[in-house]
Amino acid sequence: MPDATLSAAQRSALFDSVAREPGAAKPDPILVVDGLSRTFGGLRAVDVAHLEIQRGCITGLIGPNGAGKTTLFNLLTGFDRPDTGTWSMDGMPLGGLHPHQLARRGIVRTFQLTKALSKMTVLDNVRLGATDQRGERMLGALLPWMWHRQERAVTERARELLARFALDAKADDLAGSLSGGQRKLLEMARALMTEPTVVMLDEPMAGVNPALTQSLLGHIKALRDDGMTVVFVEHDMDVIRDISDWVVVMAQGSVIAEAPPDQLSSSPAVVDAYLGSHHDQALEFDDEGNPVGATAALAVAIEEAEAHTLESGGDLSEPSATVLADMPGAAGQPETGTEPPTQEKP
Ligand SMILES: Nc1ncnc2c1ncn2[C@@H]1O[C@H](COP(=O)(O)OP(=O)(O)OP(=O)(O)O)[C@@H](O)[C@H]1O
Repeated sequence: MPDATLSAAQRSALFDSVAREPGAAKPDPILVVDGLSRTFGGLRAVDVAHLEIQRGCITGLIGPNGAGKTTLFNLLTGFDRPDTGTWSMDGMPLGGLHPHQLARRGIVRTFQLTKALSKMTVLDNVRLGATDQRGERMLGALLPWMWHRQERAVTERARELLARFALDAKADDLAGSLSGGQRKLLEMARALMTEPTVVMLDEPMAGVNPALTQSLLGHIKALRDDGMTVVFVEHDMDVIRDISDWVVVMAQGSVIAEAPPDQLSSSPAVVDAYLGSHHDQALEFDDEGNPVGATAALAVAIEEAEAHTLESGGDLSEPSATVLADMPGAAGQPETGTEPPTQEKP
């Protein structure tokens, strides 16, 4: 069941004494991960030595494409099996459990690509959350009066959740008729059917119309304000800054940095991770010349690094050799070059 709600001041104070480093101990961790690894062929997709998730807060999980964020989610929620490692919730080991068993213990997740069944009604999709994640109960299935009572309770809860996410007017529509953003809300409603303690959201904002973004952000904050622990994967740094209490950064399978959202820029590892992972990729811009996708994340990382340099009394006339050496498009530059590479938009 959800725990007591923390105020913004309490949440901020909680992290005051937490080290700004990978694997930092938290004052009251709900999830603890140790030695978790997953390899695909020769590729180490996840290799997390130690990670603690603070109870009752929103933890943002960021990292360049292919950093291992979704694979870590898959492992923690029982959708994939690790090669090594353990993880626990409140000291209870969770390894080897299936998704519905984990849901019964209070951990649920949503997916990057929504799993709504388009030929089913919105209401039935939400009702599925109960059977998907709670598991069928043999006794309930055998005794019709118990089954009916359970069905009524499930329908009632599904309707309450649809109202919470302003989807009640669409209860009888087919899920296929919903917009991308509404499908994200539907997924959240479905995940909440089991009254979880920990909610893991994989890119909840991806593909969402800007008009719905604020509403979705509000819903995610509301989960925390109801006492749930939220872990979410996100690429948009504005979203990360807006709603995270703490941020965990992954690159090449490992946690490489942890910090409050406003202190990410002081981590050279973060900037290097974004630059290093994109040095061989084309930069992407929209029609108006604004960076998009990974290029946008890279631009934010560079801006933050520059702001940090200025704040700490440095100047930008001699950019960091590390940054320059890894700069996208810097092919042909000397590895330790001190001349800024010329950036051309495609
Ligand atoms: N089932 C799989 N089989 C083979 N390789 C996989 C599989 N799943 C993930 N990978 C690889 O593992 C690495 C980590 O992938 P993952 O999807 O976890 O990263 P991510 O950080 O979530 O990336 P993105 O931000 O692009 O979603 C990638 O190199 C990916 O290609």
